[in-house]
Amino acid sequence: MAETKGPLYMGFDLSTQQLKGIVIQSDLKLVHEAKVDFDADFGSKYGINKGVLTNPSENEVFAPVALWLDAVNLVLDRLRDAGLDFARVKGLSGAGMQHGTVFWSKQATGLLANLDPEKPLTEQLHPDVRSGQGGDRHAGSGAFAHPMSPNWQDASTQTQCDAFDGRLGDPETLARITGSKAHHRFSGPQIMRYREKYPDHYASTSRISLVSSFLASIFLGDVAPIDISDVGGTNLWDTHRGAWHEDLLSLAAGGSPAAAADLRAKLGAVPEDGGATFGTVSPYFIGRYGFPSDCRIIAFTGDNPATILSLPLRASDAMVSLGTSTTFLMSTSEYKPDPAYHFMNHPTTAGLYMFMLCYKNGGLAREAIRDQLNARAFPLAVLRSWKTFDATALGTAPLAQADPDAPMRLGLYFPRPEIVPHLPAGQWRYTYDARAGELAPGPATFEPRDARTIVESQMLSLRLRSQALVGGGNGGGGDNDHTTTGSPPPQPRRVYLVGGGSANPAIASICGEVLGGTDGVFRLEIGGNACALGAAYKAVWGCERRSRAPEGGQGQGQGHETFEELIGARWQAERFVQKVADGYQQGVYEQYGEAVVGFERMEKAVLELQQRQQQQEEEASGTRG
Ligand SMILES: Nc1ncnc2c1ncn2[C@@H]1O[C@H](COP(=O)(O)OP(=O)(O)O)[C@@H](O)[C@H]1O
Ligand SMILES: O=C(CO)[C@@H](O)[C@H](O)COP(=O)(O)O
Repeated sequence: MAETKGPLYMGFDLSTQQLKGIVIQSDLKLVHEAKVDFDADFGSKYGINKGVLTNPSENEVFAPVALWLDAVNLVLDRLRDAGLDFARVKGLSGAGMQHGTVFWSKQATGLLANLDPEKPLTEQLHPDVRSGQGGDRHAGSGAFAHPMSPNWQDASTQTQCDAFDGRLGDPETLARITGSKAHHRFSGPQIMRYREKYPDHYASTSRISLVSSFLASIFLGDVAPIDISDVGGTNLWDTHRGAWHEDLLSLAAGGSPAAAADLRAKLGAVPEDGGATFGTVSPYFIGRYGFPSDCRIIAFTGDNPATILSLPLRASDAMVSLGTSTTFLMSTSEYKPDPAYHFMNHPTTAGLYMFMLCYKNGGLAREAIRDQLNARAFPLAVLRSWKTFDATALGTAPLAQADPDAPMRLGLYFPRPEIVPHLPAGQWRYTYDARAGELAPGPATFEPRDARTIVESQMLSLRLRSQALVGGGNGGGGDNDHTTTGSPPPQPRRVYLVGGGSANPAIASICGEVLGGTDGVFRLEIGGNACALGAAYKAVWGCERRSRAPEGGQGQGQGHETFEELIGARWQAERFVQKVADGYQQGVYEQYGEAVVGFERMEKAVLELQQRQQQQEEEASGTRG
């Protein structure tokens, strides 16, 4: 039962396709939730599709910042309509999709501090909104030197990434120092390209926020600092030194020490404490919605860091976030960076890190197969139901094998260019005979269709790339020869599913078969809102944690009760999570271990094919020239 008195805490999640807001009590019980769906609510105003605008000729993907301002007003309106008493909200935090940047103009701080509660945010902060279609959609106005935020799906920065990877010698060194090799979507290469493409906009940019610190800034009424975990998605932060990396700043800023200093000032200082209070809520929200004047703004973080805060993860647990992107997340004390994946500071706890794998082709790639299956089964209707997809996935045997010795069916499904493996958009189908060790391309189509294969493909990639951390490898012997010891092979203890796709029972079942999980596969009761929930927990922790030492002087929250202590004591596993599928199944897990070997070979084969095609095209254009 919701209480009628006592403090409430809010958490927001500003992701690719939605802004979600949730409200909880001190005891972590959910009171309200609301969301704004960007396409459904603002699609025609901004001309967006799945939350973004694109410029395919330059591989650009970006989103209008004004859309998010409209969404902030609308999500709060919806929470008010749902009965939220804003006067009880004592603290709020939030999360933003990672890597995206917002470029504030020189007027920004004045405008943010003097908002009129009678008027919507967009009218005051971005008065000159242009739709996706008309006018110069890249002209700045009001608080923004540039009205678009590069999206994490953007792939326009190959030249800048080459420069970043080369700057410290090689991708391995960049990964060791910043937690990741250079990636198209990371803020450093993106800022570099922005400066080169829009030098006037860059010159008139006073501050640069990440999506998370942008949202915090709106609630604070001032430009808020970038978060200690989210900063790991920039390729500009030296993780061990806990400081901006001067040489990388200089690269992004254009060379001179003065330019690097200017970029450092634009980005601002990064507080070490993820539970820091940045101040109290802006008068705009007090006047318009009735927030109390002592409502505290706690550091906002990235959507993936916030997601790992939605439950007390143990070192051997893994999370799979099935949002627009697919991510695999673990909390670990080991810092083992590698160009294939990402390490970032843990959002609340010094000495811990977040390990992450990220795929662009997650939810939207599965939707494309769902739509093909629906169109085939119901040619006269446009259906968004997952029924046919699920029935096909569950009606197909693991790896589509008629018997354990038959060839395995494997595929790659990339409607957008992928991050790992680094491949352009495309679809590839193979068969792999594990007994003979033979991999063969084709056929052109699979029958039954690809529902199981796409989910297996995504899960096999997670298993392949997480095995060094999880400790499990292919089931085919060596260290994994558990058959002689009788104990299950190394694998996660629990796999937690979150994000929109976590509602899908077929995906959960295949996930357990491929990734295992000695305890099974679990889902948060509000798994679709895990990220916003993690942010709300952060608000509770930031506001209610007890001090262990006098304020000041401590590092990442070290002078306080830790996040794990406070949330762990209030967490009720039996109320908040449910088991949705079996994990480790002897025989099946080992069979997928064989498939991992074929899967890795398939990726290599496709990469080589791609390189050969590229070479031939270059030679052909050289001959023509
Ligand atoms: N029942 C379902 N089965 C499979 N996928 C689903 C289901 N419901 C929602 N989704 C997927 O969830 C995605 C949105 O997830 P969400 O975590 O809300 O996204 P984001 O935070 O990236 O905006 C959609 O792209 C959709 O493919
Ligand atoms: O780029 C990444 C992580 O590196 C993505 O995970 C984004 O953070 C967007 O996430 P969703 O919209 O799928 O939540």
